[in-house]
Amino acid sequence: MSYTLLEQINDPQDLRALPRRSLAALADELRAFLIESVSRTGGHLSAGLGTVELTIALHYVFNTPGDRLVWDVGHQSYPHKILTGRRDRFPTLRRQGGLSGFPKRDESPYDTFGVGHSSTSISAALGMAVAAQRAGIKREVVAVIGDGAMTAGMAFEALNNAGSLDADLLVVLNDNEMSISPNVGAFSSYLAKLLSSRLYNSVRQGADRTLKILPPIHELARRAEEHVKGMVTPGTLFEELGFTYYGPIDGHDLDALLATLENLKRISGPRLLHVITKKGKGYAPAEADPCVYHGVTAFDLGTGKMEKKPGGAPSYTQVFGDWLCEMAARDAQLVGITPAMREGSGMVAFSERFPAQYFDVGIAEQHALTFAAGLAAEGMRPVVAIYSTFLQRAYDQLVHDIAIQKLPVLLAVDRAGLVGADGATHQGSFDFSYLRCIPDLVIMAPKDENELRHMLYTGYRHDGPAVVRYPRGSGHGVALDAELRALPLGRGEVLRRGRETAILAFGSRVAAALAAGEVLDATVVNMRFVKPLDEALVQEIAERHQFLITVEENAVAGGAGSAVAECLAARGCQLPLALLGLPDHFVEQGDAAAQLAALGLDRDGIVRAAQALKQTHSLVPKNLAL
Ligand SMILES: Cc1ncc(C[n+]2csc(CCOP(=O)(O)OP(=O)(O)O)c2C)c(N)n1
Ligand SMILES: CC(=O)[C@@H](O)[C@H](O)COP(=O)(O)O
Ligand SMILES: [Mg+2]
Repeated sequence: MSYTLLEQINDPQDLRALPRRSLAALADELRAFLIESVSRTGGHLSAGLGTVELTIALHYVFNTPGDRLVWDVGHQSYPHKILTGRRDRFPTLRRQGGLSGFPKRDESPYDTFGVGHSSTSISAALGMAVAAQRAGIKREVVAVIGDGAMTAGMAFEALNNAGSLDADLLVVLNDNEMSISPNVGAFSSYLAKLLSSRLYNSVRQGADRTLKILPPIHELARRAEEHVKGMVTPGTLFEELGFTYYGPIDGHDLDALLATLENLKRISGPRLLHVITKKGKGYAPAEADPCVYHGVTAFDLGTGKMEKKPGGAPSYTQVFGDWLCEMAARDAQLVGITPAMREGSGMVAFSERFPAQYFDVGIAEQHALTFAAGLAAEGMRPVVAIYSTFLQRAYDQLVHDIAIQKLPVLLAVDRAGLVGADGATHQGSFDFSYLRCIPDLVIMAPKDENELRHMLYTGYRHDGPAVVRYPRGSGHGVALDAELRALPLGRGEVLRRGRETAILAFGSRVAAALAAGEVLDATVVNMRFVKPLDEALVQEIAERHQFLITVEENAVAGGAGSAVAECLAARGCQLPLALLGLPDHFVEQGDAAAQLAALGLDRDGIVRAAQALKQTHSLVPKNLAL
């Protein structure tokens, strides 16, 4: 396909110079470019296909970047990136040093707010609107939020605040009835009711008439009158929150979008425009299965077939999903909870086989944990599957609702460590650090997928809160024991006895440590538990070796190695110590294996660190050694 129009757009100014009649053709080109480009690089596809017309209309009507456009999550922002001067960089999408998969403030002035996690857009946009008001600047601030992202408490907190502040804020609710999988919950049903209402039908049938002939002020007056008369219009929920509600309108109808946005631009105060879009729009395989095409690897344009991931070993995620089914079959008290990540967390089979024990609570990590706490308080055995990065959202719920009450909730923390293409917003870099300070929490990290099963079982049987954290991607292809067994709490295992140097390894770094141990003839320990830490083993190892190294796929700051250092200090053990882990800066997107190597966390990096430690301390007089 040729991109005659698209190639003229290097900035939204160029877009705004186009005649309206060209915009539909531009939308076709933009969509085709998006599909072609993502078919080569992989990335988030179906959400962006649904926002093509909306993106064009927003940049056409609003004077971006002076007017602020704030995307929620940001996985739907590829059309926005293409139209804002980054088309040529699409071959680098989500690669090391390339274009980010999410809006990023340092990438473009059009990316007004950095995202990756959901449901932040209304809060951020409200902040911007209030700041503009205070500074006496007249600007439009527009938040674009999906129906999935709207299920989060944070979105409602922002609506609640915005409605009372009377700020000039436009919220565009992009409703495609999908989160990653079909959207869930009562709010989603409410939106579906709006969609099937007479209002939508009449607006659809007479979009031009309604929106072009009626000046906005009349439309507003009509709504105010309805409101006063108590006529229950479906927009009332938003109106009760202080927003003027418009819609629903067809988010692929450029004429309707442009006319409506122009009208809304002339009105002040909090406004909400409800647009209906189709996730995957314009690419048949993605329309047929928007969930599969939510995030894709490279694929064949003609067939839609995705490239197979290399390696035959099952992923940790799959092993977790299978374990969950196995336990649920044994124990009717088990409930599995996901905050809107059924596919990513390996819970599809569980949801189908055990629907009565399965809960998708929406994008609501905080609620997921407190909901689990309530279930546990009544004797159920909840398992919450959650990504490390999204657990950050629910910290107080973990401390206040689960840990203090010692409730038996098992957290299966996936995507712990580096995740690759999603970059800094999604790295699971911090969970050891933020978890290990919580009293009584049991924290485990498996060396392989077989140990994952035993750890999950151990955590499930433990009469208190427990966490098992494991990485994104494939396991090692080891055989899985048929029998599940509970591991002794707080006990590590010595995998290899060597001389001089000992490596205490945690979770995903055990294999690299073992390989380094072979090169160095070092002792290697699979520590298994970050909490309770095997302090006796740490002391014994410290006493028998001259050099100690810890290695983990977590920030060094406050991580598992820090726990070892604290233990050594408390027990009066002094020996040269190197803590290997993630650095004190945000790790951007890239190939996770390459990044681990670059950060010195693969075999060679550990060998180098051991040699450097020895070198440094052989140069220091013994009484000054650390
Ligand atoms: C806090 C948080 N939890 C989970 C996710 C994972 N996630 C990314 S997109 C998405 C679905 C978003 O649905 P919606 O807002 O409706 O956008 P759509 O993809 O339908 O356009 C989810 C659950 C996330 N990014 N942030
Ligand atoms: C945008 C978002 O948050 C998710 O789509 C995320 O990218 C999924 O990551 P995984 O591919 O690791 O499941
Ligand atoms: Mg959606």
